[in-house]
Amino acid sequence: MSSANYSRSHPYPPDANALLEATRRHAISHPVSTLLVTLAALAGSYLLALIYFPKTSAWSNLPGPKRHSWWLGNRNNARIGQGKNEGKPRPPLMTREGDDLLDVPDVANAALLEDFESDNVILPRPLGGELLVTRDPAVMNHILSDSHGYQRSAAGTKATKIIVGDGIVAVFGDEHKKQRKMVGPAFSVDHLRALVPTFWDLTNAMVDQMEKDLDYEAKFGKDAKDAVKWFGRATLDIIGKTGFDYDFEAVAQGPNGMSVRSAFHAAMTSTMNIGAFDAIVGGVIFFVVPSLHFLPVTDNVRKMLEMRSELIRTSQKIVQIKAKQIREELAHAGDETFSGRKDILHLCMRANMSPDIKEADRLSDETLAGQIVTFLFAGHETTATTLSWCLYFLAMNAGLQDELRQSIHDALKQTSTAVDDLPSLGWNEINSAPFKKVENALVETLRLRPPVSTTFRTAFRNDQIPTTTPVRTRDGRMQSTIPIENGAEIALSISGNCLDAKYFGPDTHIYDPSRWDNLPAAHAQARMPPPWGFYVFNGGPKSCIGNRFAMTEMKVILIKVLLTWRIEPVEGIKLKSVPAVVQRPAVVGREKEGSQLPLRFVRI
Ligand code: HEM
Repeated sequence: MSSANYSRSHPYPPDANALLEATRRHAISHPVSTLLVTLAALAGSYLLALIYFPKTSAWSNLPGPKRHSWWLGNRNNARIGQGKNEGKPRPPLMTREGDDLLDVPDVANAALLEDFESDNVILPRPLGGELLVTRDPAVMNHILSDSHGYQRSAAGTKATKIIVGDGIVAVFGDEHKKQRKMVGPAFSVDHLRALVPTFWDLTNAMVDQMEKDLDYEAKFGKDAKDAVKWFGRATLDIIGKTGFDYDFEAVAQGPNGMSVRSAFHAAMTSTMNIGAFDAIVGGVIFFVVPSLHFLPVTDNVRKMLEMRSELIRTSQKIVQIKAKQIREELAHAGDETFSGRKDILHLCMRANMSPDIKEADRLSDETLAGQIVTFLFAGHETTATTLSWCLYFLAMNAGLQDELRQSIHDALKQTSTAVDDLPSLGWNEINSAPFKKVENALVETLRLRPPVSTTFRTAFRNDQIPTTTPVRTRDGRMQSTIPIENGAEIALSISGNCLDAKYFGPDTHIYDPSRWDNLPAAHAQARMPPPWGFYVFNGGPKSCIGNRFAMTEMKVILIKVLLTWRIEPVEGIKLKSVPAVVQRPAVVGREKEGSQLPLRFVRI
């Protein structure tokens, strides 16, 4: 076609009416492609508007790093300074044990807060989002005390249900209040007191079995044992027995316990080694189209699915056994339906069946079964990893270990207890002043290795949150509240708070249990969650219901272990802390083997 012909049939500038007419004809003859093109054009325009004309944020004047891109936000890297240290490599934050604390999960946030010399910082997030990162006790208390106004995001709730079950930990607001009312009485001191003999029995069983375990010696030399493996087995047996009157027999390597432990171990190893492709496949299977379970999945995602099925299978088995027990007791025991059983599930069921409970407040069988998965997860992995880290710190600090062991001998004298009669130590003695050093060793471990190092919340209302001290804005003014818009995302940095020298004294990166006897005055003034005064168990109505259970159980195990063995490090290996639901120890270079913490247990 000649250029003259072309310009006759396609006049320039184009005739607007002719163009409209041509578009209309095309739309009628190709409705689907027209619809798709229109939607793409609208989405593109919306995206461009978001990128080039962003909504002014209520947080724009608060301190925080620059946005590098609308797509990616800011890469918060603990090793590169921001704020006052912008662009400079941060020097390693070496602990006395020779680890760089900057490798520990959530310490990037602690470093960010330090760099901006502020307890509240706004972090640009991908796709134009923003995150308030806080370690400020006033802000954290405000958020944690309001379980209606601040909840987990929809995606966070889904992830929680998948991993730790559809129990109390997954719900907020009125539903949470209802469930906490049922579960709460089982965690009263009176009931917990009755569980201590079981803690001792199962700890003694663990020590007997551990003594015979020589598996690790080939790999790590004489007396080497894996703390994670043995504490994981013992705490699973303890939560099984005290939680549901169920014998996992994980310490004795019975089939029930071993299948749960190996499902946990495989799934957590996968979580520790998760790659981008696993994340996409897992995201689709778990969050987008769960019914696609039959499709081929990656190895890591398959192990997560297997763990979930194993936990559901186990909780259903436990509920069936419990329901049978209760039916038999009702048939044979008249009014006394519980035959003196004191496990947590029994007490929840009893509270649930009480005539004082309104029908609308009663929990369904499904909700009760959901609590089992929650207790299995929350109640054993947290304590097992804390005990493992605690022994690691004590192995690396032989002087502190000797002092602690001596303090236990002194406490036994003060409570008139013989070394070979430890089980006579009950709740009152274990939680009394003579054993304060044991408690200090554990809370100091939790401060440096909190199993949950960040808690995320989303605002479900507009708010103004008062800060502990005024925040210096970008334009140099002082502001004493933080504005919150409905939908705002907030990260409560537990590690950031635990590493704050204002509240925990100097050298917060150093393991020093004695700091707990000598905290700065600001610690008490900040009113952090009682009784220990840190956020490791969170705070407010959704704080960890098992905190006193956990501390007493861990004290029992630590006392017994320290009186049985001297703990020494395995030379030539390096440990790191990896996030996989909770912070887990792993051996550098052996991450594919999963969480483990080899130590030498030398018989005293
Ligand atoms: C070192 C030990 C432990 C630590 C550090 C710990 C920490 C926590 C944290 C941070 C939460 C709040 C989670 C959130 O809302 O995002 C929580 C909740 C919870 N924990 Fe623990 N936990 C420990 C041991 C235990 C034990 C031994 C049990 C049970 C026997 C337990 C049962 C629970 C339950 C049921 C909740 C949900 C409470 C609610 O939502 O009302 N935890 N825990």
